[in-house]
Amino acid sequence: MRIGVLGLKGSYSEKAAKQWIARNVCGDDNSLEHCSDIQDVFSLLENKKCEIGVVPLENSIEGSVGITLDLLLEKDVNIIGETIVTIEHCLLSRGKKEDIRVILSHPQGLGQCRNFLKKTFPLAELRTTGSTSHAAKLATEFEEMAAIASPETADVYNLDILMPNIQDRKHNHTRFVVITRSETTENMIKSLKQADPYSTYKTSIIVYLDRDRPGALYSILGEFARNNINLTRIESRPSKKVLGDYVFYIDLEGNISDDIIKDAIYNIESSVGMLKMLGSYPGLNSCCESN
Ligand SMILES: O=C(O)C(=O)C[C@]1(C(=O)O)C=C[C@@H](O)C=C1
Repeated sequence: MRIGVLGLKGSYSEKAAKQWIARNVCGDDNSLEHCSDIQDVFSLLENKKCEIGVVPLENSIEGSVGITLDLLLEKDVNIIGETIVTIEHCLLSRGKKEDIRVILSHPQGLGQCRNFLKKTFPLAELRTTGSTSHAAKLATEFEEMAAIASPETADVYNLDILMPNIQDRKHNHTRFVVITRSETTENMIKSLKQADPYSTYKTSIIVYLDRDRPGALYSILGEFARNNINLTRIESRPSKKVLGDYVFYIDLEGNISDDIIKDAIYNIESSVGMLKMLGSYPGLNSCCESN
């Protein structure tokens, strides 16, 4: 199976993909297709150059990865799994700490270390890269450059770890989702290892109200509350139509094959402008349950 992942060797997305594959994919005939940015992972899927993609969705410090949310809405994909990676950002360089003038990382990496950077390198130029591993690769070129990336990338790119664990919060976790083209989802799920019979399922949907009216969101949330369905995440994201117009990303506990979930989503769908079903998949309950 070909798996599209963000970043080069050593990226956190690569780590997430390896974690998920080990637990869920049968056989060992798998290859990672490294992509320079998140859009490329979705493009690889769309062009049938890979069977699944692994992309970052949200981080415990910096919040959601906007481009992933947007592409989950725009592209014809389903979510078939998720995995959580513990993030341990390090400052990597060939040079000395006192000589660092430019610091590179993925926007999430820079954001998760915002206070550290302000305090320790107030004059450094910050540059964004497509992934933390790309930052590490670029940092090999100049001694005054440093990258914010995983400790593993220090070995991959022969960089020194100038400072370990630099993120602004000790506990730092990123949730990744595993995506497939929608027409292959059913077969892909059948090809996976049998899910843990005790695992709780999660269902992810995207809802667009199309016309705002008092109580509109309340009526959606009420449908879940009345049926005792627990929401694990709800997030608004600009619809990109007009300022103040939003789509809502909702994760809930349960499987669409459960009648209660199916009926609730059916009732909501009849009262909103758009409802996109992203998928039902074995869910992870907390950052301590990474797989
Ligand atoms: O750049 C990487 O290594 C990634 O996998 C991307 C990413 C992200 O987009 O959130 C993943 C984990 C961290 O939060 C930092 C960067």
